Amino acid sequence: MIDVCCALIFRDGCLLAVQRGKHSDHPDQWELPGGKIEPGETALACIRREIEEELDLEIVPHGFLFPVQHDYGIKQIQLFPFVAEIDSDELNLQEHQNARWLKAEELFKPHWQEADLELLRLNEKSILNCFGENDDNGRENQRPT
Ligand SMILES: Nc1nc2c([nH]c(=O)n2[C@H]2C[C@H](O)[C@@H](COP(=O)(O)OP(=O)(O)OP(=O)(O)O)O2)c(=O)[nH]1
Repeated sequence: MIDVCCALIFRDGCLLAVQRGKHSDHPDQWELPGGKIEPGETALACIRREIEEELDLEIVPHGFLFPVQHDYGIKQIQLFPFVAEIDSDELNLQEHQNARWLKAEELFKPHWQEADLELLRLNEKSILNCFGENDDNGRENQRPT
C-alpha cells in the first residue's frame, strides 16, 4: 500500500485542482496536489513539502477529511486529504501541466483520478461546506489577509 497525502486548497470560495503531466502515471488526469509520504515522514510534513515542491507555495493545513484506499490493479494507494488555505493564488506549477480553481458546482467536472473521485464522493458534504462563505456555525470564514 502506498501512502499519499493530498491537499484540498481553498481560496476565495474555490478549490484547486491540478492536471498531471502527459508522461506521468495517469497522464492528463486531474488530482489534488500532493504526493507519497517518505519513510520516517509525518503526513503533515509530507503535505507541506509536496505543496512547496509542486506549487512553490506554503500552505496552512487546518483540517483533514476521511482517507480512501484505492486499488489501481498494479498498485494500491491510501490517500490522506488535508484541507488547507493559502495566502497567495500565484501558483508556480513545477510538475503539473495545468491548474484550475473549481467552483462548488464544478466539483465533479474534471476527469479526476479514480481515487480522487472516491475521496470527493465520500467527503462531498464536508467539501461543499468548505466552498461556502460561512462555516457550520454560521460564522464568516476568516481568511488570511
Ligand atoms: N499527488 C496525488 N497523487 C494521487 C492522487 N490521487 C491518486 O490516485 N494519486 C496517485 C498517483 C500516484 O500513483 C500516487 C502519488 O504519486 P506522485 O507521483 O504524485 O507522488 P510523488 O510526487 O511523491 O512521486 P515521485 O515522483 O516521487 O514518484 O498517488 C492525488 O490526488 N494526488
